[in-house]
Amino acid sequence: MTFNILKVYSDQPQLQAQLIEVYKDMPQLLIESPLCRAEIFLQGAHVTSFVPKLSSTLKSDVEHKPVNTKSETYNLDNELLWLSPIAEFRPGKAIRGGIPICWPWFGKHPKNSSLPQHGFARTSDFTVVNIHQDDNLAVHIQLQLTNDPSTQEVWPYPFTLTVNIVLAESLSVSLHTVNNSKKPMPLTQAIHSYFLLDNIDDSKLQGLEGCSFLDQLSDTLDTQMPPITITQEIDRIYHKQNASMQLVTNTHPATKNKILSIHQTNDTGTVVWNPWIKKSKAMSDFPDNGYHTMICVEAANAPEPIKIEADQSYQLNQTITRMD
Ligand SMILES: O=P(O)(O)OC[C@H]1O[C@@H](O)[C@H](O)[C@@H](O)[C@@H]1O
Repeated sequence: MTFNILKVYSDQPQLQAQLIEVYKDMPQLLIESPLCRAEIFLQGAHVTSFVPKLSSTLKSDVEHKPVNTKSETYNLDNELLWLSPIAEFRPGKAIRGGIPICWPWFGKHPKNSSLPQHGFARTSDFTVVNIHQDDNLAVHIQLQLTNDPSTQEVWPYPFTLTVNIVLAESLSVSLHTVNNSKKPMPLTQAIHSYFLLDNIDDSKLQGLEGCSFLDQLSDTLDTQMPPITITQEIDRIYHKQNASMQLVTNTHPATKNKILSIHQTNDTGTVVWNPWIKKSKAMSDFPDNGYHTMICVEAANAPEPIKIEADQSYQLNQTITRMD
């Protein structure tokens, strides 16, 4: 095993079923607290399920079920994240759905296209350095990745990447990077969240109106006028800092809206991605009709790199909250 738990929570009885399970050879943290239930793979510090305990009794007819569905005490219809029903859980393969982490580069490597898309963090094993519950019952999890000879070959910087995950009524994911080298470190990165929708035709993303964006499909710049609705493939990077958005699904007047607030800090861009029909079919771990119930809204520092000076750090955050 490539992970250790340095501090566990056995003295915290409010946490009901926290342990490390191994799912298809991949260590996974299952956390159940009075506020929520979550599943996190140590590979990639990858959250694959987040179910807040809501007072709302709203039902949806989504198909997605978390990987580990032992819990009877949570309404799994309240899942916030999309996970591909045909995702592959194989060491070294990025899991399709949930919240992959793109680090230390977003998209293609700037100089060497043979290196893995979206960097190596999402397929690397993280170490659990701390799990604790605070007085408000939020569970704080710190997972860490540091440089080793294999990272040094493709990324010539000593670093400490800590993924801070806070599980409460909201889900918060932060990427905290320390540049332990003696030279400035350029970095592009993203918290690549896949959100579960009832129906893409009935959904909109608000909060990026008036922003310019890079259309990655045509490599052109444009400006967003109305809220974003999706009727075809979309792959854009919106230029906005500290974006605050609302993802509204079930917009039909006869139904009750489901509203997610997405709040980001230290982002310089927000990526919005939906592969639509042709690209869904081309991906082996993505169902043909998967595009219909998902959208990625990603807190990013991309396409322009940020620069972290020697011995300095940087933290990118995305927090998601069900509002209705
Ligand atoms: O298939 P991957 O490597 O997980 O990437 C999925 C998508 O991730 C998005 O962030 C990119 O903007 C898209 O261009 C890309 O297709």
